[in-house]
Amino acid sequence: MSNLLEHQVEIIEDHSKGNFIQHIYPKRIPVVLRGISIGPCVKKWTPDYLSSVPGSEKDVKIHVSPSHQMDFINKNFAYRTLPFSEFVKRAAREKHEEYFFTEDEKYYLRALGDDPRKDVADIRKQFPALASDIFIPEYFEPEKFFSSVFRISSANIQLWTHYDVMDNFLIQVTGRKKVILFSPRDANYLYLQGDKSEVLDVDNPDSEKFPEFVKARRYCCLLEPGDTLFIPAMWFHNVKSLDFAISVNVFWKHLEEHLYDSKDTYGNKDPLPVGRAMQILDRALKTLKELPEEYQDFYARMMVSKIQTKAYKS
Ligand SMILES: O=C(O)CCC(=O)C(=O)O
Ligand SMILES: [Fe+2]
Repeated sequence: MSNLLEHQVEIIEDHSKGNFIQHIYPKRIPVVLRGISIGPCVKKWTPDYLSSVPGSEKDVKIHVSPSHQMDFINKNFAYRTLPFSEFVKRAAREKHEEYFFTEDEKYYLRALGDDPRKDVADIRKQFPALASDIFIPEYFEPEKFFSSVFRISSANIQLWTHYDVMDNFLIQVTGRKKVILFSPRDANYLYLQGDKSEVLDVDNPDSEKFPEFVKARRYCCLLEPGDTLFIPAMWFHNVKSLDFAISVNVFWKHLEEHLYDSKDTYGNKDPLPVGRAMQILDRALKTLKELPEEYQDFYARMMVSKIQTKAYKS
């Protein structure tokens, strides 16, 4: 059975900065901004063009997967390195003469910083010859900018459901993507392992293994070239490219600077107070273990109820 509740993500035709800031952003719900001028990239970024621009001989680290559904639990994909130009050519084709595993393997690039442990991805730094082709909506203060990430994928590859901790514009440049989102409030139904959901097949979930999943409300949209999807921080997203697809996503900081982990280069490390709160919770749980199980159970329920009353937003 698929999810009981399904919503279409609203498509906003009045994509002006004023409307976004005043009426859309404060709601913190995903929307598709349609009709923004995102620049010449929509027409210009063909596989031939991308694989011939200066700098395209540079190596990139990519995910390679024989399956159309990447599985982080059973690791059915591998990291490999190819020159950007060769990667683009392969990702644009469905069958390959040269391949790592199978002739119809799929490719996925999530661009990284020059030194991924220290630097964030920034299309202006890693792909300077391409950066001026894309106009990033200036709907947030420039000092709040965190990263801009090139994402290039083969047709028919699906990335697992996950959340990020920054606000995000996912700009669709070429090809189409189907995006399914879930609210942070439905996190309990998503069978999380850290920032990722164990439910890989969101269209056909295994109802014996994941009985609660149907309770999560599914928000859907189909991104077309030129669309920009606003993904608020902590909203889960599952992205499937229907065609060879090029996107750029821009993360920016919604919270005050000091709340973010300064070692986070991906935009997916929980804000610093979360780490501290989790440590305290672990200590509280360990302390409860001084009691017999029956008491642990009773007092744990009291603690859950206290968390619900004091910390849940109504
Ligand atoms: O478009 C994709 O492939 C994934 C996008 C994503 O995860 C993001 O923008 O945070
Ligand atoms: Fe993401």
